[in-house]
Amino acid sequence: MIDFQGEHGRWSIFSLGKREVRRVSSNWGAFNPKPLLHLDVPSFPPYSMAPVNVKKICCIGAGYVGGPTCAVIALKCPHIQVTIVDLNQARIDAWNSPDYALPIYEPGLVDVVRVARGRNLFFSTSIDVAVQEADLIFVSVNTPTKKSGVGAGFAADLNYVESATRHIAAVATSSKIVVEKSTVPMRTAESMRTILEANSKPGLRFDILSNPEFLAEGTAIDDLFAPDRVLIGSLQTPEGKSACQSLTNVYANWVPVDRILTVGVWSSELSKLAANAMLAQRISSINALSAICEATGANIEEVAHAVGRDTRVGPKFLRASVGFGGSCFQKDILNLVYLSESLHLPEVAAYWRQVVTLNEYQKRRFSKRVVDTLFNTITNKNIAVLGFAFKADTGDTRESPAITLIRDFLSERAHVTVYDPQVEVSQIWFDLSEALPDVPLEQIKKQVTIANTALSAAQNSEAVVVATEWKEFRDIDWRAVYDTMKKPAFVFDGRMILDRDALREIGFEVMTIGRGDQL
Ligand SMILES: NC(=O)c1ccc[n+]([C@@H]2O[C@H](COP(=O)([O-])OP(=O)(O)OC[C@H]3O[C@@H](n4cnc5c(N)ncnc54)[C@H](O)[C@@H]3O)[C@@H](O)[C@H]2O)c1
Ligand SMILES: O=c1ccn([C@@H]2O[C@H](COP(=O)(O)OP(=O)(O)O[C@H]3O[C@H](CO)[C@@H](O)[C@H](O)[C@H]3O)[C@@H](O)[C@H]2O)c(=O)[nH]1
Repeated sequence: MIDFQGEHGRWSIFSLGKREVRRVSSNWGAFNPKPLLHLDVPSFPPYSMAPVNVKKICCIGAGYVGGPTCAVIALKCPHIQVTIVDLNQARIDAWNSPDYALPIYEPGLVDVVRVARGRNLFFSTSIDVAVQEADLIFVSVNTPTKKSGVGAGFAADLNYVESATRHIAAVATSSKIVVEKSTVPMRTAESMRTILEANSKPGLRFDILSNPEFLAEGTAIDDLFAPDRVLIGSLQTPEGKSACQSLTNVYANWVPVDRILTVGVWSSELSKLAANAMLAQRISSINALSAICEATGANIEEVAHAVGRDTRVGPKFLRASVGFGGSCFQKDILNLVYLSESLHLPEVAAYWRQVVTLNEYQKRRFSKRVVDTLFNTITNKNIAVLGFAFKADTGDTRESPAITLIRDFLSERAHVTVYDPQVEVSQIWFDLSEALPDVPLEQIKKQVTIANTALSAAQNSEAVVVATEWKEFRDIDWRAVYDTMKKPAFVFDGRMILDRDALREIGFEVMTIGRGDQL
């Protein structure tokens, strides 16, 4: 072992089969000791530097990412056998259903599965076999925010990643490239490698790559067909670079090589958190401005358009809304906050935390506007909520702003009728029970009705609230809606999708996010 004092602390070089540099004490405090870089020395067991010609892929996790991502790999790479495995039998059964009643709704996904399933795409709960046969394994399991213990409310729960990694170690009979597809905290690749090396059969080697996924739900298939970029992070060793080349070769079947970015593994892990944090930050920025617009008479759409025309800013992701939802933004920002705090960077942590705080404020501000407008009380009033998914073109409800709004309306003792074209009824009851843990489901069911159409949801209501930007809400027969409602009939457009002037002509009182009431 060699010791030396560097700019950020004392460093030691160990020999651990591979040569690694570890910081054993540092000016950064808690974030040690972790291997920081690997030096170019031969490792055990001996390894061919030629990239592996990937013939069989296993994907652990058949969810919103594993399913579409690996289905598209199978479609685009007919010479590769792809098996997507999951512990959840019902989910796998749905992927295999003869009538293609897939477990997730995603435009274009059925067409991909129709072509590839049974050809070179398989869904299975036989995890051991799929792992054993694969040259390359994607770990695409969930990484939710921890609910209890150290870091509760901020840190990612790595239990599922660790279980999947231990499973690979326990059953693998040949060397593997293991790819972190899940969004994970920095340095998870190192933990995975340690677990794999400590628990696998002798003589096997595991190269860990980071390959975060950037697809957005609702446009997943388009995003996968033509990604802005594919990011692959690897150790900068010959073995790491060779593994990186193997995965690059898979994507190169349909992604132009100049869109495949290869970087260090830690940069890759951080880039995923950074991308989501910066996207969410834009939404919180525009939502903060929407509050100013509502108070002053400026129009947030005009402001966003004017600002977005500056090519340095760009027009995308500047749509004011009732708040962002989805399983990723909040979780990944909180993860970044936790990382910053662990690194003793409180100002950095506070900066990113504010993006989430503003989002909470935006949802609260919207439900308060509903109550204030309906003459300061909604007790016993009927509110129709159109949309329950966190965005259009998905049935996913994770962190959906609609849940927060409905919870607020119920706490004001309103009656709520919900309609969403894709979300399962059972999911709505599940989410509301979770949002109101102290209220028995029977009680919730007395206050909430689930409707089959937007028109029937609106019937006899005082107000219609648009919570999700489903296109069909634009095309409703709003005159028919008006006729069924109590008067004055209010519409609260939380997604800026409705034609205010046309609705006002019908007789509605219309409130739009980012617009003053009278303007
Ligand atoms: N949803 C998105 O749009 C999106 C986009 C990019 C990245 N991500 C990231 O991808 C990861 C997966 O997200 P998701 O939305 O697909 O989650 P998901 O909950 O839809 O799917 C995860 C699946 O993994 C399975 N699983 C968990 N542990 C397992 C194990 N040990 N063995 C086999 N199966 C196991 C679960 O049963 C579940 O079906 C997360 O880290 C997420 O942050 C998600
Ligand atoms: O201008 C905008 C854009 C989006 N949203 C809302 O933001 C949330 C997230 O939308 P979006 O990013 O389109 O969907 P996700 O599926 O959550 O995708 C994000 O999270 C994924 C998971 O990490 C990443 O892979 C994607 O790149 C990233 O866009 C939704 O509630 C949207 O309604 C707005 O309010 N205004």
